Amino acid sequence: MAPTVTSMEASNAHEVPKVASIKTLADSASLTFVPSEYTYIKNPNEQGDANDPEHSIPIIDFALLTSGSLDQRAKMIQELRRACEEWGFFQVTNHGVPESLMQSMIDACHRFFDMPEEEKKEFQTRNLLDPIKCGTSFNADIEKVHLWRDFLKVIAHPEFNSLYKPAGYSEVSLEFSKRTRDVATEILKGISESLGLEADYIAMTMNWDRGLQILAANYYPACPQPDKAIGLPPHTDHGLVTLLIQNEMGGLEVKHKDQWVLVNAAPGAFIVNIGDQMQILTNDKYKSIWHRAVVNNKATRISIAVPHGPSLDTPALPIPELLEREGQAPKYIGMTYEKFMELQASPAALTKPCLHHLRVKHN
Ligand SMILES: O=C(O)CCC(=O)C(=O)O
Ligand SMILES: [Fe+2]
Repeated sequence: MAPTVTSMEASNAHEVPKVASIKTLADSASLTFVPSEYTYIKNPNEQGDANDPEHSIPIIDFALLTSGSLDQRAKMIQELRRACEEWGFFQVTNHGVPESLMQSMIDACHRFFDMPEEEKKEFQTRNLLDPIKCGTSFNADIEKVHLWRDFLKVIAHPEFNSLYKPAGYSEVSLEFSKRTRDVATEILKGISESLGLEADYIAMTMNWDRGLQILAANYYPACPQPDKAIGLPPHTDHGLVTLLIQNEMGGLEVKHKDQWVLVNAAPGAFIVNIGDQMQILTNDKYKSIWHRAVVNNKATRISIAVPHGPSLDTPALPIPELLEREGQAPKYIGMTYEKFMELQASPAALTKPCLHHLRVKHN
């Protein structure tokens, strides 16, 4: 499919958020402290040790999963099950996506964030599912504390969208989104099998062929007081699986056994996590794990999270075969993925995690 390169110059119907980008704020030479609107104090009593092997996310060897012997695949499926049950996070190595492509994607996003604010304005919008959307923080209109990040979100599937600037973004994002989606498709098959289902079960029930894929780039500039700000506060991802890459600066932390553990991924690996739709499908067997992004005072960190979900009109429901096998009642009611995403972006999500709104209430 030929890329649709969109300019939103023509539509000025959307209002532009009032909060300045974090890049503008961080670039102001005089900034030596975190302004009060950005002050976020983390709980200091929950730090895990990323160098402790107990606290290192599992590794899934993609080559063994997809082209190894039957024995090797069976072993990797077991590893995948353990990773999904115990961590909800894992890293995928040997996936065949060239490291140079990942680096080019990060560079292209960096060039986007480096463009003058005037040039980025045309991509600012408040509408959740606009195909291209850039901005700052999370929901600057309703949140109490602003985040130390800017973002660029581009929907790459079921329709590929792209930007006509910066130069090269469109081509590299087309290749990156395709290759990443291929890896996600294989991971989904592996997860299906790890649940004792046919490999294509989840893809079929979730209408994966029309499924949503978003290229969500995060820009976290160096922060003068990293302990007083947050890049992204604790949250879970809305989709089925998210694949993430980052530049050389770490900062992703996952909640594991009540501790925040810094993710140390192998260079070139994808960091993968389970999202809310998967937690619903598996009736809580595979949980979408809380994670956050912390900031540093040394250099800009860029991450590209690529959530993959069902098609927007598909409601996820606990899988009947699993319920029967485990003798369980469904814990969730159905809601289309689109409605779920709207809920996640609404004030309701500030008071209660999104999944709680879908929990079946037992009297
Ligand atoms: O920057 C990171 O490492 C985390 C990004 C993330 O969790 C997200 O975009 O949902
Ligand atoms: Fe996330």
